[in-house]
Amino acid sequence: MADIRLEGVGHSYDGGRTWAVKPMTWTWRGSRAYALLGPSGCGKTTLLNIISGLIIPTVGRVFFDDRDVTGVPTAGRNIAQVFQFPVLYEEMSVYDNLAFPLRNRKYPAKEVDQRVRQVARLLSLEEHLGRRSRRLDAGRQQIVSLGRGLVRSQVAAVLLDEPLTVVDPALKWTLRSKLKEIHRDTGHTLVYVTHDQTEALTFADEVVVVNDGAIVQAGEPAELFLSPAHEFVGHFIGSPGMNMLPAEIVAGVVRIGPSEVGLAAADGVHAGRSDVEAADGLPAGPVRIGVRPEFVVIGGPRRSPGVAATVTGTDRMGAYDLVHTLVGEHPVLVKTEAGALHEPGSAAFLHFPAERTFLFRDQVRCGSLAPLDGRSTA
Ligand SMILES: Nc1ncnc2c1ncn2[C@@H]1O[C@H](COP(=O)(O)OP(=O)(O)OP(=O)(O)O)[C@@H](O)[C@H]1O
Repeated sequence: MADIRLEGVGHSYDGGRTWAVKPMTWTWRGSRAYALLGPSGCGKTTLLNIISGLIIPTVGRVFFDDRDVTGVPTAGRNIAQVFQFPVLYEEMSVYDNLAFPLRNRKYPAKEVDQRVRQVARLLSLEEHLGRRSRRLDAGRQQIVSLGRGLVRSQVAAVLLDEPLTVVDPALKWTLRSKLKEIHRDTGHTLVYVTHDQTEALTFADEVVVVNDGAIVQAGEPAELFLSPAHEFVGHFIGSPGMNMLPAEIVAGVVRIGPSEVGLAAADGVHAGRSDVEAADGLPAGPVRIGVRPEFVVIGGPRRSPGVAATVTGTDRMGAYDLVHTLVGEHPVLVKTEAGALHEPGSAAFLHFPAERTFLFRDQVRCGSLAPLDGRSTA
């Protein structure tokens, strides 16, 4: 299982006018399961094809461990790939389809049989092993394709491009956990492309978020949710995404209009430092506050610090309520327990907990909120 290193790798389909993948340096570490997550058109497939060798990048070098594979075609990279739609020999049995990648690489017959049966068991394909592939429905064919991608134990990496698109939603959950199980068993380096955050967050050790041809943040699912480094991650991860509000830093204090909501702490400044130190390093001026609906505290009576808001409505979601409010003209969503009473038109007061509220400039996180002079913001 190789470390896959991209050094200054970028790709343009139009001779350098625009970049589908902006030049980047990045390492996929051996034996980890990565999800490559981002909206349609952000460059995920291009990045995957650069790793597999289907695309030679316009700039930069690709290394598998210390081997420079930039000019090496896919066949020479020892990669397994699974695409969005089934790629199978339709006239072959499921067994032979699964065995094909192993026989092709001259695995001993005993190992072929052992691996095929192991993968078939994990993917619940045992009863279909003798059937011709074309007799299976599209979802089941895709599971066989998945099996073909996972059957070899010795591969540099397994690359999966939206592999569960054609699979029945109810089966997706099962397959994701199977995939995790197979990954634990084989220790493959997995890169799994998806635009579905649930898929990414439930499957991967590490989620790599891509927007507009660039990696904006990578981390464990909880880290992306709790500590977004970029506004895009705030929006894209979470349901609904992070609230963003324009604010101003004045003499180290974060204000929304006339309301003081906390001190501005530069990133990397943590509890334990004095407020004066915390306020250092973030210049005065406009800033955007980011806070997830899960962490906004909504209360009736005014408490300080915080900001006044007007309730505009409530969505009853069953397990929880989503309260819609306006701070001035800016919408702020608050996730509350089910059944809370917030009448449309009523005045509310919003509190932003210091440790869960972040500050952004030019979309990139520059700091977070710190408590105001010992007064709690939660
Ligand atoms: N063969 C190509 N020729 C020209 N432009 C391309 C080609 N393939 C992709 N692009 C463009 O490059 C950008 C990145 O596309 P890419 O397919 O890598 O994104 P993606 O994140 O995988 O999207 P999707 O989820 O829709 O597949 C897009 O703007 C796309 O239109």
